[in-house]
Amino acid sequence: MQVLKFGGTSVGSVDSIKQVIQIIENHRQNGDQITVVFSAMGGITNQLIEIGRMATTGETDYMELVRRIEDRHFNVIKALIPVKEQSKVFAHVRGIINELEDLLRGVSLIRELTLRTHDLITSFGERLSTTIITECVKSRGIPAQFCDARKIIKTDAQFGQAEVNYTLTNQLVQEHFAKTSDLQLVTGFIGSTEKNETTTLGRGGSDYTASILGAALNAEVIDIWTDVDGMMTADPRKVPNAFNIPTITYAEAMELSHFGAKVIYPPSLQPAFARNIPVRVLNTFNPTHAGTVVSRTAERRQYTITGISSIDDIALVNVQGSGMIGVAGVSAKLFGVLAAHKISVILISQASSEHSICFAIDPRGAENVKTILDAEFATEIAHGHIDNIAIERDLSVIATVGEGMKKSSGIAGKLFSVLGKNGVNIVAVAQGSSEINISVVINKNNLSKALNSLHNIFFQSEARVLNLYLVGTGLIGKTLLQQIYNQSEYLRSEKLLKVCVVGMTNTKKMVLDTRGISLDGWRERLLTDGVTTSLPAFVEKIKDYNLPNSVFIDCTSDKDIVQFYESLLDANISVVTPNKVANSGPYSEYRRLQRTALNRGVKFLYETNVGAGLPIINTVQGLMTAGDRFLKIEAILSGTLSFIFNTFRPGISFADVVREAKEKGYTEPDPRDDLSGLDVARKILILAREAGFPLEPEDVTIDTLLPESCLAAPTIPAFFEELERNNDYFENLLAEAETKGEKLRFVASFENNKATIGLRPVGVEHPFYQLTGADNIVSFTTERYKDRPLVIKGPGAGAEVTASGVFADVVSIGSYLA
Ligand SMILES: NC(=O)c1ccc[n+]([C@@H]2O[C@H](COP(=O)([O-])OP(=O)(O)OC[C@H]3O[C@@H](n4cnc5c(N)ncnc54)[C@H](O)[C@@H]3O)[C@@H](O)[C@H]2O)c1
Ligand SMILES: N[C@@H](CCO)C(=O)O
Ligand code: NA
Repeated sequence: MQVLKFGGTSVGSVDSIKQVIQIIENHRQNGDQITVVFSAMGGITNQLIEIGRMATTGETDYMELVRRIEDRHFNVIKALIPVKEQSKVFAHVRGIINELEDLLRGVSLIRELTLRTHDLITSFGERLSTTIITECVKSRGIPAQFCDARKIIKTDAQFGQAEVNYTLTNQLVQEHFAKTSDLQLVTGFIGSTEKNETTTLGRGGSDYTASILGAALNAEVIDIWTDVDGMMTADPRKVPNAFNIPTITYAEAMELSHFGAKVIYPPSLQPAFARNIPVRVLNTFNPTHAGTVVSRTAERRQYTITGISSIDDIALVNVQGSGMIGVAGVSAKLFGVLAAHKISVILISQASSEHSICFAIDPRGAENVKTILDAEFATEIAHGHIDNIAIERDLSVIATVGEGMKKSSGIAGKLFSVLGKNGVNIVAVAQGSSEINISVVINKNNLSKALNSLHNIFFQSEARVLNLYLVGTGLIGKTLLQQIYNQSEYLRSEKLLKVCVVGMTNTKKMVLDTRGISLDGWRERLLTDGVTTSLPAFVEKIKDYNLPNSVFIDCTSDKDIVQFYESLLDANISVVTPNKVANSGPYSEYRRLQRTALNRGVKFLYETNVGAGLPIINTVQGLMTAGDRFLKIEAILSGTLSFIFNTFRPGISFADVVREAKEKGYTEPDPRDDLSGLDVARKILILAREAGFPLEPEDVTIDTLLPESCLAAPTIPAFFEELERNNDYFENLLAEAETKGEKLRFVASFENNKATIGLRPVGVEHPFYQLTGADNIVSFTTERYKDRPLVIKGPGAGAEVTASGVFADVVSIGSYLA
């Protein structure tokens, strides 16, 4: 025997009932012996409750609602039963509705609705749906019988939530099924007392009916047909990456549904669990999907965690005081009081200091709980044994559930670490000693971020999502987007990293989309969907979204943007940038950003501040971490100036060479920054700071290579004109060096707390002499690299190498967060 149960959505419309009948027919074709339980058509039970309420208050238009209920059922008859058989069925259903109307008339006369009458009113939903479906099935030539569960399920007289008398029920069920071989179509949710008064079985009522029948008939399986593909690893409305759980244990299903996974209500499946009957959760609208099998043991799984669920809104009650330490009975009294007032406790946590106990409850009852406890513990509070009873609101609880967590270490570590890295503060924690559930209480505004980052980390075969916000779609920004686009498949398959650009802005337009902006059409997207850029609004949105694993990328040379870095880091958003402004201002600001990132456990990365993609900053940081000490730094740090002095020859215009450098993407957005030495000054300053020296910008001495008139040029075109005008000056510099067999190099050095930069002629024996193209070179002399310095050399400017350095920083954050 197999017991099938169809819920409210499965029998909610003509089309879905067709599906249901198809499923029943398939079973019959397979020769399966089945029994089918039905819920009321979706929404009907709530309407019946409303009708009952209206009748008691004397509102007469409840009849209007009754008509609507009748219409809905009549429409099914019209659509699914052959015309010549319809009148008989209409009459039958009309009879049931008449009975309901009589009952409501009585209620409206005496203006009183007892729980008993309430149960009787709500029983009509299942009675109507099952009656009609039985007729539909019969009209297809299947020998079937309507079975009113009130004849076989016997309960006590606790109306609204009746207790089943199993001995009597099992006997009646078995007798009933022994008498007939017709297919039985059974009303869910309802039963009756020994005096034949109608009762209902409470929450999950129809599942309960199926489970009672399954247990009594020793069914091989119970199928709960609903409108989703079984249970999922998380609520898909909150976690888009959630996926189906093929098998789950009773205990896991119980824990998950306690914390809000509402697909099934496991307590109602208890009779099936007790007899070890597997329960399948299947989708009426996708019947070939295997759904979820709930049973005593689940198959071995790939993941240690089975699912994550949450209760979105809870309040935490904290009872605290020195008088609680070592005093037996405080918690007994506390929970005794709560039980006496029927207050359901969602979670309890007590630290072993015994100084405080906290527990989570439904926030709607929080004030009431405080009043009750203040009264009950008035003496303890008056004597100072208990300080106070405090309520904390706007909290959520997340439960991470899985049998695989038992005796397996590292799960809690992973859980806390991922929440920590995403800046999710944990207010309270509870783990049952069954070890299949770790629950954490967090602030409600972090719920989505916490759920998604936990899901991401525990369901490992799925790629970790990195959410990027890009400011600046100029040369470096656009090259970066192209590189991300080209590399995304590799990152996903080889690094389990899904890089998702969720926001971008240039000076004119900005776009934000938490689902991600497609990178093969980002320009069009900015044009069509973009709104006028406002950096403060962009940053606010980023904080608002509060997405896990967020990275802000500044690909501008803007001075104003850096003011946002600190608040972003503070909001647990990592920052990556090739922009040197933040790190080359006052030392105190540089330090503050470093500290904020450190305190928040997020990253502030800027490898491309010096030498573009060359691993210079990382090398300095590595040496510092390992305890080396810097004695001297000598370097060529400008790709632009390298290129210029490697290209400039007598006979060609100096200004043209600068233009070429700009076209090749080596220069700063404003090339005056390169030629004035500002760019190099910033770089040596940053290097010295990284090497542990608290230098200020004014500590860098710049011997400028430009004549005064060039330096004073008010605009970029004017600057180029001045360069043209001063061509002789540059030719002379070159000629002077060449007569001595030297080359011109713009060198930065740092030694004895002093940084200087300037144009230096270097001879053939000097290591910088051989430099070509736009190469950079840095030479570090340290305690450990004293006899021969550590040297890094290579292209130090250009779009591809710079974007690639930014990209590497971004990806390293992905690995860190994973
Ligand atoms: N070119 C290189 O080789 C190289 C190497 C290392 C570092 N960098 C650094 O990379 C950064 C970007 O350089 P680039 O060559 O791409 O410059 P770019 O001028 O081509 O691009 C910068 C873009 O940022 C935009 N922008 C400026 N302020 C903005 C704001 N407030 N909001 C939104 N958008 C804004 C500009 O409109 C421009 O499109 C600079 O800080 C530069 O110093 C460049
Ligand atoms: N304009 C810079 C780019 C690298 O920071 C240079 O020429 O070196
Ligand atoms: Na670098």
